[in-house]
Amino acid sequence: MGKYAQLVIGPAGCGKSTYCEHLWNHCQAIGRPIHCVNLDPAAEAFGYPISIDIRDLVSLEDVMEEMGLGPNGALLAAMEYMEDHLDDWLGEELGGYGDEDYLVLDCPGQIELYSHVSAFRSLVDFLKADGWSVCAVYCLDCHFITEAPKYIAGAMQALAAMVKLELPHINLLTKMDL
Ligand SMILES: Nc1nc2c(ncn2[C@@H]2O[C@H](COP(=O)(O)OP(=O)(O)OP(=O)(O)O)[C@@H](O)[C@H]2O)c(=O)[nH]1
Repeated sequence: MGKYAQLVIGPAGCGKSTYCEHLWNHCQAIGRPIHCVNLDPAAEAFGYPISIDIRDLVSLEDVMEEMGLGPNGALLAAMEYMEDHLDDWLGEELGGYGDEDYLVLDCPGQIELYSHVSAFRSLVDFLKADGWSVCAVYCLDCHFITEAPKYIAGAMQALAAMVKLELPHINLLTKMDL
């Protein structure tokens, strides 16, 4: 089989966690082992069980307090902290996982993380070196296809992530029911 992982990325509120929840329910229904990883230190509640949680490593509140930063600066600092602890935190957390395990990584909604900050590229390189086959699922709210300028903006942000992460990449339009 092998070890497979999806990196679920995209702008804030586009439906990443909802997608992860549906995927988790689907895998439960078909009896496939699935493990959800929360990589958002500001996340609060989830509709699925979390196997690995970045909040055990770093919390947004602590970073804001200790470094005197606002929420966005603190999120970027927290991601840099994660980048510095991939080996000793994620490496250790992933120690028990192996063949037939499927990871779904639910990521924060700050799109600069996927276009010009190095943390997620380092994360991807770390997972690949650890034997995981990784793909990116870029969630984009379907309001991005309602007008040409928005469509170009959405396509460009997805393309920036594709170029930065260099992963097999799937763009997923969410909220199609709306
Ligand atoms: N109607 C509808 N609402 C959706 C769909 N997907 C997500 N939502 C709603 O959109 C809101 C944001 O969804 P989340 O899954 O929390 O989005 P997210 O990308 O994880 O958000 P952040 O982690 O804050 O970036 C929630 O209120 C969801 O219920 C969908 O397919 N249809």
